[in-house]
Amino acid sequence: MIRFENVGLRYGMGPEVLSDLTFEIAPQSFQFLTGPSGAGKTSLLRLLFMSLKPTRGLINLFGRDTSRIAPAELPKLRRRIGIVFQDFRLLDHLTTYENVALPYRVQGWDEANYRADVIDLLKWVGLGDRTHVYPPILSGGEKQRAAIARALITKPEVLLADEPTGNVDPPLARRLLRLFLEMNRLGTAVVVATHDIALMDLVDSRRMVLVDGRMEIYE
Ligand SMILES: Nc1ncnc2c1ncn2[C@@H]1O[C@H](COP(=O)(O)OP(=O)(O)OP(=O)(O)O)[C@@H](O)[C@H]1O
Repeated sequence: MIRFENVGLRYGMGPEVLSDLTFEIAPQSFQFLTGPSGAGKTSLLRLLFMSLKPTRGLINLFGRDTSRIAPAELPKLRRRIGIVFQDFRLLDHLTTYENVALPYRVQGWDEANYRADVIDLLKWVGLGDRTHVYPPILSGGEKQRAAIARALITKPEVLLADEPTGNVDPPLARRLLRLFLEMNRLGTAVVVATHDIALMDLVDSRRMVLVDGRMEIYE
């Protein structure tokens, strides 16, 4: 589904922040991406989301060489990927419900076809009573859950989550982890970038560890 071959990344004229990354992400797989602060986790997620281009090597996504994908094709391919950014990126002028429904709205779906799913998912992430609230009023943890719901609503083939439990207490972190595992069980490949060792220890799953820009994989 996703394959990296000898991928390297540098910003501008700086040093390589990622070097010789060769790995695969299989359909329906679950993995953590970890490593010390500054190791390159966010940069790697940005490569996976095609918001950055590698400076060398090959990235194959859904059977396509990403260096040959025209910018006009990117939105359609990105719809197959759900992403939770570290800074949430919710739209402040839309309610929680509208933010989560946004992927459907931009595709022109009729609200009757998704309304119940959005409400159900909001309840699942514990935001059932915050549906009509605007993001500036939400707490950090609530924003995080809204961002997660927005990434999951269209049941993407791949979910990329950058520190998705960074702003929540341990019981809620475990609940969000269960949600990711449930999505994974339903067929979504999941990559969770995290520093949280206690969280990773709850699941016996693959760990991709970045150290000094290189990756070690523990299956
Ligand atoms: N836009 C940028 N321009 C220049 N350097 C950058 C840029 N973004 C990241 N870097 C550098 O790339 C390296 C990797 O950063 P990145 O944010 O990917 O690490 P991270 O593992 O996600 O860190 P953290 O866990 O603290 O979020 C760091 O040295 C960082 O300073």
